[in-house]
Amino acid sequence: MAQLSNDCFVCQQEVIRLVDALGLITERISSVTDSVIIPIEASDGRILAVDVLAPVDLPPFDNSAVDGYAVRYADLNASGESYMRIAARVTAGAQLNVDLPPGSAVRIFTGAPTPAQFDTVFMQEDATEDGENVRLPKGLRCGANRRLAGEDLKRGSIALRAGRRLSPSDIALLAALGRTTVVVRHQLRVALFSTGNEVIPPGRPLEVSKIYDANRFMLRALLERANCMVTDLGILPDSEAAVRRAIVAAADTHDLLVSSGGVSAGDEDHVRAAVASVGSLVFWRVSIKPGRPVAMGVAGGTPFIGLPGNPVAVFVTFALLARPLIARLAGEEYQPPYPVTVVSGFSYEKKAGRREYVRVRLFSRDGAVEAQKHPSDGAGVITSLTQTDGLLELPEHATRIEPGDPVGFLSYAELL
Ligand SMILES: Nc1nc2c(c(=O)[nH]1)N[C@H]1C(S)=C(S)[C@@H](COP(=O)(O)OP(=O)(O)OC[C@H]3O[C@@H](n4cnc5c(N)ncnc54)[C@H](O)[C@@H]3O)O[C@H]1N2
Ligand code: MOO
Repeated sequence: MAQLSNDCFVCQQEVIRLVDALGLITERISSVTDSVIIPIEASDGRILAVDVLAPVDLPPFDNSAVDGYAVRYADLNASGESYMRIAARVTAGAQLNVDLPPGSAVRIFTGAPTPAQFDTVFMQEDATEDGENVRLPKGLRCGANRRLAGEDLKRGSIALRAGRRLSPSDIALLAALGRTTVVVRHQLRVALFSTGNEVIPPGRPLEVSKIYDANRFMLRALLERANCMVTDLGILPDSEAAVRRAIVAAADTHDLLVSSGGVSAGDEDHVRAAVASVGSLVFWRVSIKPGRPVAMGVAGGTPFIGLPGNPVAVFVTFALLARPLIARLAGEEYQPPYPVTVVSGFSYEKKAGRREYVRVRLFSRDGAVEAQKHPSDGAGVITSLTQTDGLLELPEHATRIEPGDPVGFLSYAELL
């Protein structure tokens, strides 16, 4: 389905800030609206299409949080220990339908319903059984170890809001509410291709001046983690016509087109021209490092994002721009991860005006978490990703980082 029109938006000539690129994505992209009902077992990572209301209280009834003895608090001896007759026994899943005389205790187990007015439960470790009686110490507060009906969620309240990307704990909540199915947004269909005359698929003998295609495999995995259905269009040559043909063929049947390579300013970088010839560019070049030449546009009404060729730039631009774009298209309420403050273990200089993402490993030092920069800065060095834990985000205004300075860290796990 088309999300953008091929209007006359004029792509800026200047490099734009990340925040402005994200603003353009929000402004220009709307979500695909179709939804589908699926079993909760298949819902991990899917986007909830409608609010889920709790059809029952959670927990559904007052119950004991421990194995022990339930009592009416008012029956306890306020000045010392209590000695009470064990009048009944109730296990998890059972029901007690007897009248219990004042001053009695009920042997109870975790998850079993607490009888009406039995508002307090002693843990068995604190009690001493004595034949048919139990000795209970003084000092327990009223309501101890009892879980009230609806204390987790009240019947009729919103359990999960539309737009949420479902997680394993959300699935636990759906099941706890008795749901077997859930209404989610349809998965985005994403067409993916690499570009470059030097790029060949792994599995073939490596020829002179060729490299294996790393980006398509990384992007496929990243897209699938973001719950997209990927169509792999393979590797396209450095040819505007070839890229244009692929875009035109895929635009109608996909929600998003993603490529890597061929977006910088060289004579053999044809991707932008191909997009512009069948649609329009929304932005090109963002003041980030790595990833500056990233381009976004619309072709045949379908959004397009052209990531740079260097694999580290692919990773960073996917995390910073493609991921929020996918969220927007998929109707996800997306919150970019908050950087966690750690301590720099190195000195670093950068230009003012651009936002830099530095690959680091974390170490524990003197009770603090210290970030050490990977020795390689190169945006083509794939081991600088595999040997690090995440990215330091250095803001536009920063020009110098010294050892001991507080810095914002984004873990790879959070970014994906
Ligand atoms: N004169 C300029 N040159 C470059 C600029 C610039 O602004 N002016 N920007 C540099 C930056 S920053 C980057 S990033 C790269 C990105 O350029 P492209 O998007 O045009 O990418 P390519 O030139 O096609 O490739 C760059 C690099 O990455 C390798 N590559 C490409 N595809 C793959 C793949 N699928 N798997 C693994 N590696 C891949 C390719 O062989 C190149 O080495 O441009 C700078 N130049
Ligand atoms: O994206 Mo380039 O790789 O910034 O250096």
